[in-house]
Amino acid sequence: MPILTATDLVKTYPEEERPALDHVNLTIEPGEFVTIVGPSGSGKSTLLHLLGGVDRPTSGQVQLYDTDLYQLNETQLAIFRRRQVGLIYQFFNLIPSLTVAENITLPSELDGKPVSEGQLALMLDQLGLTAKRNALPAQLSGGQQQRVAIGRALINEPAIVLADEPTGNLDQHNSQEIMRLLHYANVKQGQTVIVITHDPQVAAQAQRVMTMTDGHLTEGR
Ligand SMILES: Nc1ncnc2c1ncn2[C@@H]1O[C@H](COP(=O)(O)OP(=O)(O)OP(=O)(O)O)[C@@H](O)[C@H]1O
Repeated sequence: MPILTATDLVKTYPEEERPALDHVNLTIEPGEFVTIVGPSGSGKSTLLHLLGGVDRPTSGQVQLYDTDLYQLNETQLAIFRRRQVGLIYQFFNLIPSLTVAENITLPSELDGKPVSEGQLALMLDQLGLTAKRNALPAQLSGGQQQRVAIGRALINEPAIVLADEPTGNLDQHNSQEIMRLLHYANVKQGQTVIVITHDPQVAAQAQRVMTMTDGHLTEGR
């Protein structure tokens, strides 16, 4: 059974003439590692947001297993996002006044599921951030900040991990490290990972590549 199914997904933003997504259909099996490539403005981020319950489509459906996301009310959708989806962005989106450890554990705390010290220590170790646990984001390099964002996305063990240009702001060495962490989540933890990227090297590391062009999604590159 697919983990994620998008059916006839259309998104037209207010004031925009053409739909950003034009009848997109997509099926993703549990444990897949998928990259989405395509020109700027083709609708990649819009698709990722709709797959993650971040925005609502104009029409069409997104299902996670048998939950129809957009039949949920706002409160149910917020709970769904916190528990099932790990989101990673190009510009990290960390909270500047919180430490590394606090940024990582915040989503779980908000969900009323405190993270144990052992769980946090293991995550910090995997991220190579043990020595930085009390540092603030401004005291970290870009690569370290993105590792914190990955920790925050993964600590809840979400079923799906959605990353929008996670290496877009990083050099090659740091990009490789971020991809290693995403592959680890995929292979070792069985999480389904979808990554938007402009980087051909990143795209080449996925089992499956899809291309977005003018709101249409096609298999392959
Ligand atoms: N909040 C919004 N309001 C209005 N139009 C939007 C909004 N977000 C995106 N768009 C428009 O929808 C289209 C698709 O945008 P989207 O950000 O999904 O593309 P993308 O492929 O992710 O681009 P990039 O690679 O530059 O991030 C574009 O024409 C964009 O201008």
